[in-house]
Amino acid sequence: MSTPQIVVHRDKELMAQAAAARLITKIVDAQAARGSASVVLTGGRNGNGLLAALAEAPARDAVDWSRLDLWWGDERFLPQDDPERNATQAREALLDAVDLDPARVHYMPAADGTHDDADAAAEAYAAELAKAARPEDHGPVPSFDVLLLGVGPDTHVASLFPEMPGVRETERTVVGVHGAPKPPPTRVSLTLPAIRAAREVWLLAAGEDKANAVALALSGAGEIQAPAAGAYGRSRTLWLLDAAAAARLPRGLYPPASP
Ligand SMILES: O=C(O)[C@H](O)[C@@H](O)[C@H](O)[C@H](O)COP(=O)(O)O
Repeated sequence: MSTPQIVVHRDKELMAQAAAARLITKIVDAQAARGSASVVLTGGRNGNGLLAALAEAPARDAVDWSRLDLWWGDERFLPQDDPERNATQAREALLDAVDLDPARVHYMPAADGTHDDADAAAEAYAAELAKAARPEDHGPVPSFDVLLLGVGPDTHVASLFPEMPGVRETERTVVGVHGAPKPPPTRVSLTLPAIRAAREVWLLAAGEDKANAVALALSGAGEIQAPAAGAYGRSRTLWLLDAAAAARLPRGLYPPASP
């Protein structure tokens, strides 16, 4: 478990641009060291904001997009190409504009009849992750280089909501989610054990409606009550915030250079 590091940016636009720059560097470094890189994407405004900023960044051409594996932390269980699917939104924000290898883009299954329900879809995704894991990895998922997570106002991450069965899962790597408080109610999500297989976990939160959630998750709350508190990477856990989301953090928790 890595101790969270906190970086606070002036506003959400700067946060997205700085996170995009950071991600470009991380991918380039991983590709230089290991030949390829793997990133887990998240849904929501902040995750998509980062992807849109990345699409605008001139340094994006430093990435070899054909040697990047993309996975998803969660998905809304809706038909293929539904505008509310996280995958559709990621494609619009960035993926359609770069030269990815389709075999390396690991979409979570859609509600298109191939899988009976979200639980079957979760099982299929768990099998795909297990197939990609290598013996040196820490369990049945690959050691993702960076796993991105948006933080909800209730401290949810991916589709793991406070007190619900998903956040209590200790064995399976992917679960079907039913009755989610954030629409749509049916989703597929990585679990905390799968999230914690990542080398680095980056949590993104912007806006005053996130201030309580950020303060709660970083002040020692348990992961069942505050799922974001249980999201950490093996070598690094990074909270990327704007000033509004950081407003209720105890001042001693982040560096003096921050606003
Ligand atoms: O499917 C989703 O909606 C998510 O993946 C979800 O976990 C999201 O990341 C948070 O709710 C934060 O969303 P915002 O960045 O829009 O606040």
